[in-house]
Amino acid sequence: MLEVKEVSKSYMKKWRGKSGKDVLSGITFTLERGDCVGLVGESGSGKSTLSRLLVGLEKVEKGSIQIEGEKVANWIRKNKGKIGIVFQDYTSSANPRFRVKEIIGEFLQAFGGNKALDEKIAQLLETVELPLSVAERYPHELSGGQLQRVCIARAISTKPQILVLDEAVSSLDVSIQAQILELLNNLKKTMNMTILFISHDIQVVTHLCDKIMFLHKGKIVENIATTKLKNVQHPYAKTLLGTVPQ
Ligand SMILES: Nc1ncnc2c1ncn2[C@@H]1O[C@H](COP(=O)(O)OP(=O)(O)OP(=O)(O)O)[C@@H](O)[C@H]1O
Repeated sequence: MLEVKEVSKSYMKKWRGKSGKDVLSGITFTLERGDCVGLVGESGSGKSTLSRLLVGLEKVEKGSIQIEGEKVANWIRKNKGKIGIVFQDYTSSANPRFRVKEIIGEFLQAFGGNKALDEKIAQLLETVELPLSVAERYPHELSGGQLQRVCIARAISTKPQILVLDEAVSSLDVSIQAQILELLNNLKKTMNMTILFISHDIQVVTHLCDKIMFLHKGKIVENIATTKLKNVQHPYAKTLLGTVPQ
């Protein structure tokens, strides 16, 4: 469904005859419908850059990204709301002047009109296991975990075929992380979305994903089923796995 071929990215322009180092280099992988794949890598390895390229927030300059055989930018134009993203920073992802019902309704209104809006919002709140009463609240009246649930509700409101979660649980404390992972696990089973779950935390990734890609210095150095993790070959992947308790 999603095919990434030889994608490289550099932010630096040529300076004094030398071009900048690539942040991403020769990234190649495919995601099939219903796949839940983790992308794990240390800070600065290029994870967010890749997520921005995938959802069309940055232009692909080298290599190609195609969804269902079409260039990603064209596919997104034709399939509005069918690719979603949840960021780590839920506070800046939600407009502080909007009530929860307006935050969740934002994409629904933009891509699907006003029909039965309140009903749909109520359903989404139920899906992300929040009480109806939060609909009238503002972001500052919610806990971090509750606000991230609201951001997830907004991201799934248009029933995306592809959902990118970029460090979506990283700012939450461990018990709330576990609750959100459980929620994502349920959504994965019920919504048949293709999920790319990006994190620096290998333990969190193994909990949710069926396959894991290891990103190291802008390159994918391993792409392996979660059940076969003990067969990883690359030293970076081995080191990372060594940090996980048995
Ligand atoms: N808009 C930009 N302009 C210039 N350099 C950038 C830009 N965005 C990212 N970079 C650089 O690209 C590299 C990769 O950044 P990126 O945010 O993709 O990494 P990451 O793996 O998501 O890191 P983290 O886990 O810390 O968020 C970093 O060296 C960063 O400084």
